[in-house]
Amino acid sequence: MTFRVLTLNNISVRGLDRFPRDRYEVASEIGHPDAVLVRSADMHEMSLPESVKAIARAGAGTNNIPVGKFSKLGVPVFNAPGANANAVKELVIAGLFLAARNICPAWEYVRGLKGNDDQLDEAVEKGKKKFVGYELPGRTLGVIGLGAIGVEVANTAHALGMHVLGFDPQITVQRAWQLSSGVEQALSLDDLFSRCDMVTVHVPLIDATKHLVNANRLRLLKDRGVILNFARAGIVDEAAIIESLDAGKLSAYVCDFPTARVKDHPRVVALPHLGASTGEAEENCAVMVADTLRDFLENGNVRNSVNFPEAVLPRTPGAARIAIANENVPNMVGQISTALAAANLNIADLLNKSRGDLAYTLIDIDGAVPDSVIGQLRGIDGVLTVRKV
Ligand SMILES: NC(=O)c1ccc[n+]([C@@H]2O[C@H](COP(=O)([O-])OP(=O)(O)OC[C@H]3O[C@@H](n4cnc5c(N)ncnc54)[C@H](O)[C@@H]3O)[C@@H](O)[C@H]2O)c1
Ligand SMILES: O=C(O)CC[C@@H](O)C(=O)O
Repeated sequence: MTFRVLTLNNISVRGLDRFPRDRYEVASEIGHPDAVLVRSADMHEMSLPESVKAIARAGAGTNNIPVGKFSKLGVPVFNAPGANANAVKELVIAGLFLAARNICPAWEYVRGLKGNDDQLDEAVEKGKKKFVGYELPGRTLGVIGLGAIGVEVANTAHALGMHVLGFDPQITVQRAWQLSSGVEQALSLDDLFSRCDMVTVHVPLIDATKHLVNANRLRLLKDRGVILNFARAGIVDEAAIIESLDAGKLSAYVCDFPTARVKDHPRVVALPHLGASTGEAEENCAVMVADTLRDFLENGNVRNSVNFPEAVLPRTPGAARIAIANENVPNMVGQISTALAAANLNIADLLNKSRGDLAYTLIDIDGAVPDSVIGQLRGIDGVLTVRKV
């Protein structure tokens, strides 16, 4: 069997190499794709053929993908958790220094100077007082969102001598273990803003995080504060940022999202969405999602999905496997196993997991499964997809 993978963005070659050429066709134009491999391409208005069984995001954020729509169709969306976290962390730490030492305006000042070396010397010595900065030790950084990136940023800033406050009401046990014990827990977002010189956001863009950085919270920040946003543009209220910069309350906004509103402001440093743009991160993400996708297409296993439950079942030697996605309602497994029993099929192993409105079942069956049985399973009310793998 050959699987067909449609790519919507450039994907690192090392990731693409994970798909064996004899079993996979991978291309940016391909008919009847089994899966879609994407980075930042906006999929919200895209219509995809019914052949698509999975979406794989070679990165962290999935706000470019209509995850809810795919959930209703029983299609898993995968991402690459943590695979680009170090790359983003390094750029955020660079952002702290850019802001604290006024590096971008100072650089612009120098590029605007004219004259011979003596004249330049004079202008440099005269002009540099405008760019006096501060050092990071002793300053307080607030880190909102302590996931893969936030934890790395918090730990590194703490190691640089900063006092670090973190806020994440849904922090996982794994991330809590990784977090330096020197990072203090903020009681609320308002508590965090009111105690910080600099604040960096590392949360997904969802309804609850839209304009999380707003005028009210900016007012709480210490004077001459700094906001860093390497998460998504919509997490900050840009009008409030500009107002706060113009009022001199905020001294800099460092971000990865050069929107029309912010990009030309003299106190904004806007980079062209570079957080994950290192060779290492691009490879890590591509390799991780390629492996995840292969395991799903070839074995039905689900790892690193943002909408499906984790479901990994070792294959039973000699058994056929079916993978079923269905609505998470009572008696689905009962109806499925009744249909299999009626066809005289014996279940060798079974795994059933649920997450929110979705449930997913992997069943290993002794012997072959006739197509007629697959058809019957598809006919059960609430079943979304059935696949022989
Ligand atoms: N600039 C870039 O190139 C780049 C690269 C990678 C990720 N990102 C962005 O950064 C985001 C975070 O990435 P990650 O890998 O750390 O993801 P992650 O899923 O590991 O961490 C996100 C964390 O945010 C927390 N969170 C969610 N809502 C929150 C809220 N209201 N308040 C506080 N915490 C909240 C979650 O509990 C989680 O711990 C991504 O969703 C993406 O949008 C940008
Ligand atoms: O693919 C990219 O370059 C950006 C990815 C980044 O925004 C992410 O959410 O992982």
